[in-house]
Amino acid sequence: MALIRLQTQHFRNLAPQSLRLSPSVNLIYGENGSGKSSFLEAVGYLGLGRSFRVNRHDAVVQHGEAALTVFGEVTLPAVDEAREESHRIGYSRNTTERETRLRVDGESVRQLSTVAQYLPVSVIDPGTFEIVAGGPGRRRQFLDWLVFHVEHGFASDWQRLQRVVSQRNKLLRNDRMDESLLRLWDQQYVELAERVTATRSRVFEQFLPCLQSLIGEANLPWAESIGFDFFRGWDRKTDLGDVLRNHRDQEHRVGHTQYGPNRADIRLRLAGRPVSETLSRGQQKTLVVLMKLAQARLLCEKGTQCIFLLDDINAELDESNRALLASRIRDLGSQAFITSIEPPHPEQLWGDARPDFKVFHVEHGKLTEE
Ligand SMILES: Nc1ncnc2c1ncn2[C@@H]1O[C@H](COP(=O)(O)OP(=O)(O)OP(=O)(O)O)[C@@H](O)[C@H]1O
Repeated sequence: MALIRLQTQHFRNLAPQSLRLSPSVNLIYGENGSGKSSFLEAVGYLGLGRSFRVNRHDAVVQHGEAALTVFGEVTLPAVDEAREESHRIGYSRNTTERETRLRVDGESVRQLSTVAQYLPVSVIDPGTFEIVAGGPGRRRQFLDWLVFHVEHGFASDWQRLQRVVSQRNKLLRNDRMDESLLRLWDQQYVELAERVTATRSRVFEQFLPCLQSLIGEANLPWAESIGFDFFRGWDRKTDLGDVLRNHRDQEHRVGHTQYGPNRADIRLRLAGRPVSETLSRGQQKTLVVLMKLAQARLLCEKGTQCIFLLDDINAELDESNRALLASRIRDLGSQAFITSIEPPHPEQLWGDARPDFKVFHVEHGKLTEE
């Protein structure tokens, strides 16, 4: 999978332009504030339907405008006798009317997941390192991104689960809680929670060998002792229905659902402690790089190529981590967008075994191919 053309309108400081991109590596350089991260963010919008930098669309729409548009052309590799497929995907967001429009091949589509499936973008930027250093939410997001791209029914189960949680929470917040109604919602909640959990757990079991083989190949003895466990969000030995019944008063007091898939985590431990307390900052970053690569490897095994967005990795990663990332991305044959302030030196990343690449210089939001 590769994004071969990108067009944006009213996106941050980016000039309206249509760019032909390399299906392999795209190196984007420019001064601070020129628009490098904005360009990656625009690519990310097509794959995530949101910014990977901020929570609100308002910050991303060009100052003084009401709506942003991102349009891309994606190619999917030929399978067996079939010819290479290509799709046109579009995303626009009007922040005044709070309206999102999605298009695939000229047709309107309703679900973001329909668009997102064409572009599995994997971001590595300063915020990514929170996967190890931060709370469970970041690791859930990390796992769910993978589950979404591996198991196509997951998105609808997950959305239904969120709707049921929100109904449950409304009941739990009510002073005069309707116990019989809550029991009905609990039935649906437990059923969906088990389905979502089984899917997550299945994908996690496939992800783990990919991660372990990457750790072995990188020859990192400290990483070999890390324990990786999927925590489903409630006690391992107890049925979720029983947990909910046993904690009815507690959930009513706090006014929201406290047990289930929205509490799931990937627990990373070394010597009995969370790795965020035991590994050095540099080791934590290496671990995140390996986890990101393991996602890509699993997707690759499933016939899907992930697209890497690497924002200013020179500032975040040392030379050995950069080389690890670059060589594995090349071996996977993944498309990558890599930003830097200085003009890029591909030979420093890949030596003589360089993949095909294009270089773009960014000035005042305008990208020029060199
Ligand atoms: N909504 C917006 N409308 C117009 N311009 C914006 C908007 N949001 C941010 N900008 C401006 O866009 C410019 C590009 O920001 P961006 O973060 O993409 O730069 P960058 O090249 O990645 O810089 P750095 O190397 O410092 O990370 C900045 O000057 C910023 O002030």
